[in-house]
Amino acid sequence: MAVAAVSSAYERLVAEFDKLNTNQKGAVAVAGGLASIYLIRKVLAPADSNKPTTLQLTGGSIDSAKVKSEFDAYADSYGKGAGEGIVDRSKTVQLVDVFYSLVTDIYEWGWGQSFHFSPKLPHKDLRASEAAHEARIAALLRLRPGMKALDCGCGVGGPMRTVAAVSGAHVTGITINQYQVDRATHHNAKQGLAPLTDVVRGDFLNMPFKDNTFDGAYAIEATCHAPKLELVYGEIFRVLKSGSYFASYEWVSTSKFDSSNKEHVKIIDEINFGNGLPEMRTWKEAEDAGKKCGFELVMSLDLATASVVCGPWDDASSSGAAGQSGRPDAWYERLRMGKYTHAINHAMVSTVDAIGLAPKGLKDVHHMLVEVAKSLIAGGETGVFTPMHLLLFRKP
Ligand SMILES: C=C(CC[C@@H](C)[C@H]1CC[C@H]2C3=CC[C@H]4[C@H](C)[C@@H](O)CC[C@]4(C)[C@H]3CC[C@]12C)C(C)C
Ligand SMILES: C[S@@+](CC[C@H](N)C(=O)[O-])C[C@H]1O[C@@H](n2cnc3c(N)ncnc32)[C@H](O)[C@@H]1O
Repeated sequence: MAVAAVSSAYERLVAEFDKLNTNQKGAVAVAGGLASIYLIRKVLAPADSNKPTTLQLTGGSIDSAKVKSEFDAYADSYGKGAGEGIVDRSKTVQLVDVFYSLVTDIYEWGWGQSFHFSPKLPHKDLRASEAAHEARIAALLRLRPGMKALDCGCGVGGPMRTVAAVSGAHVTGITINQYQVDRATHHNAKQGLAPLTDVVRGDFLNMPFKDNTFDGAYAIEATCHAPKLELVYGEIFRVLKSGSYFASYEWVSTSKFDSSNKEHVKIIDEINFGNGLPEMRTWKEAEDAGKKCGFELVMSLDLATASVVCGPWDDASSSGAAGQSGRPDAWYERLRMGKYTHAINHAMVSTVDAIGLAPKGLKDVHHMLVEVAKSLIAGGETGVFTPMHLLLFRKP
């Protein structure tokens, strides 16, 4: 039945192709060839050989037979009521560990080794803008060779490699997920940064480091996973030497967020679910949490709206083609531009899942990411959410 349907569709396609003139045939052949090269590279061997291919997508530290049931349990841990987030907050750390086993390969495959957003700098490409966003941290912390820095929630280590490389300081990364420890350690060695880096598995709410160990600490889009911000900020305060700095790019709701607006609440609920967050804090709650732990607040700035450079894309002069805010430098533009790629990716993941070449359930994980991309864009376009509220604290 299926074979008959495919062969009749194929015959119809060949008949249509025959009706084209020579130029049109040439154009179709070139487009078909390019599409095939794209698919073959993505499925079998991407240009960046450090990336997993579609056939290499795994469930991280989770046994492939358990990916579907772990994903279902993850999804069930979120309340259905507005603004509920993770119902049993005592399970947050364990759920976040599961979340990163499920998404780490897909993130590396479809995004890269830095699991964060960045404002796009004028006349710089995405990679250069991403590196600059990471290097800013090294500058804010005043890192120098011989110093020891902590990367709190280090992922697979994209930022730690930039921070170590630009500053010459030694960076220790901590992540709750063993699969990420293995990936980060592998990338560090491959990129020649093993001598300046270390990666440990641990809970940033209870870190395996002595008091007053580090000359600087940072967290890039990571402390949002803590069940309470004070718990992670308090630990960072403990392990920092006095006089040193802690910088964080925080995921928070902005002053535009209105908790009585159902659309705003829906956007934030979806962002929480698709990103393993227990709840969303306001930027003011984040500032206050740091002060409560004993930090001095040195700087508090939403980098999504505080661009230093004002280009010709100011709201007033823009056609709006680059999103509601009209700024092609907005952090969510990379997601918005990628929406067709996401659809192609979904077809590929669904195919390998269906034919048993990827863990069953990976397509559900990918579907969650396709959906959360839309919610993040909505969060950015409405301005109710930012993934880059910079908080710079100093331990007195
Ligand atoms: C800080 C966090 C993660 C931030 C981002 C790195 C990720 C947030 C959403 C992710 C993605 C969404 C869509 C995916 C797409 C459907 C898939 O085909 C390829 C990967 C995506 C682009 C993926 C990549 C990473 C994100 C942008 C959170 C967790 C606190
Ligand atoms: C979105 S990723 C960001 C990774 C990295 N900062 C980057 O920008 O590439 C969030 C990171 O926080 C880590 N994380 C979340 N909760 C944690 C916890 N309780 N203890 C340690 N790490 C945690 C995750 O394992 C993940 O590595």
